[in-house]
Amino acid sequence: MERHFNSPAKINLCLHVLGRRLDGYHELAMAMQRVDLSDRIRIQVSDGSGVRVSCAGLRLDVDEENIAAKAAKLVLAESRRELAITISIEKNIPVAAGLGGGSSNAATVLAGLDKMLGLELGQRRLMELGAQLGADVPFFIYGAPAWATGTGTQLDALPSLPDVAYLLVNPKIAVSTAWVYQSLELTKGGELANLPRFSVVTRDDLCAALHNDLERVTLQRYPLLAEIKQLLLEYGACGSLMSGSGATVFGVFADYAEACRVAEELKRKQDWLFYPVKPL
Ligand SMILES: C[C@@](CO)(OP(=O)(O)O)[C@H](O)COP(=O)(O)OP(=O)(O)OC[C@H]1O[C@@H](n2ccc(N)nc2=O)[C@H](O)[C@@H]1O
Ligand SMILES: Nc1ncnc2c1ncn2[C@@H]1O[C@H](COP(=O)(O)OP(=O)(O)O)[C@@H](O)[C@H]1O
Repeated sequence: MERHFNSPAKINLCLHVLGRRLDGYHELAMAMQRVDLSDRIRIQVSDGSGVRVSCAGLRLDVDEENIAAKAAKLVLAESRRELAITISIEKNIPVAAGLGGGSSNAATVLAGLDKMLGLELGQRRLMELGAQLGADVPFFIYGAPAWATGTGTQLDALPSLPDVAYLLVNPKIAVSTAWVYQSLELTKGGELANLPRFSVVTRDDLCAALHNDLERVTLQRYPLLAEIKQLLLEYGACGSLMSGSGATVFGVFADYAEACRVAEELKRKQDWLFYPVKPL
C-alpha cells in the first residue's frame, strides 16, 4: 500500500514568551498559520518490520534521528502491529528555518498512517502522540490557523484572518531552536491574561499585531535578518517578521502576484531563498 501526502510549512504571526518552566521548556502564546510551501511525503506499508526514511539530497536520512521515523514508530506501537514502513521525503521546506518542517513531517506521518491503517485514533489522540515528538507537532494535526498556548500544544481556533500573501526569505542560515530558547534572557515574566487579544481582521490589523520575542536572540546573532526585514518593507510589505526561532523572515503583501513580483526583483540581487506563499 502506498500513499502521497503534502506536508506544509508554518509561520508564527506572533510569538510571546511568557516564562521558563523548570524542565527548560517555555510558556508561550502564539498565533500560527500554515502556508502552501510543502514537502511531499510518500509512505509505503508492507508486510515485515522496520521503519526506513530517505530524504534525497539532504543529510536527514538517518532513520532513528528523523522525526518522521519516530512518528511512524509511535503509530506502530499504538496500533500494536508489526509492519514495514518506508517513508520518502521530498524536502522543499528549508531545514532549521523556523518553518516547522520536521514537525509538519511528523504530523503528516501520524495522520497519514492513521488513515492508511484504518486506525481512526481521532484528532485528540493524534495530537497527544504529536506532543511526544515536539511542541509544534499538534498544531499541524490541528490543521487550521491557531492560537497556541502552554508550550505550544494547547490550541484554539483563530477565526478571522485577512486574505494576504507572504514572501518568505531565508538567507541560507540554519538556526537551532534549542540554542535560541537557551540564549533568551527573560527580563520579566508575562501573564497570558495581560496580552493584547490577537484579534485580526484587516491586513493593517495583522501587520500591527506582528511580534516575536525570539527576534531578540536571533537578530542579535544575525543582524542580516533585521536588514532583510527592512528590505521587505522598502519593497512594499506592509509588515515583516521573523518566523519562530528563525532564520526565515516574512513580509506581508496584499496579494500573491505582488509577493511574486518582489521575489523576482530581489532574486536578481541576492542569493537567498525566496518563497512567495499563500496562507492555508
Ligand atoms: C520556536 C517554534 C515556534 O513555533 O518553532 P520553530 O522555530 O522550531 O519552527 C517552536 O516553539 C519550537 O517548537 P519545536 O521545534 O516543535 O520544539 P521541540 O522540538 O519540542 O523543542 C526544541 C527545543 O526548543 C525548546 N522549546 C520548545 C518549545 C517550547 N515551548 N519551549 C522550549 O524551550 C526545547 O527545550 C528544545 O530544546
Ligand atoms: N523530517 C525532518 N525534516 C526536517 N528536519 C528534521 C527532520 N527530522 C529531523 N530533523 C531535524 O530537526 C531539526 C529542526 O528542523 P526543522 O523542523 O526543519 O526546523 P525548525 O525547528 O526551525 O522549524 C533539524 O536540525 C533537523 O536535523
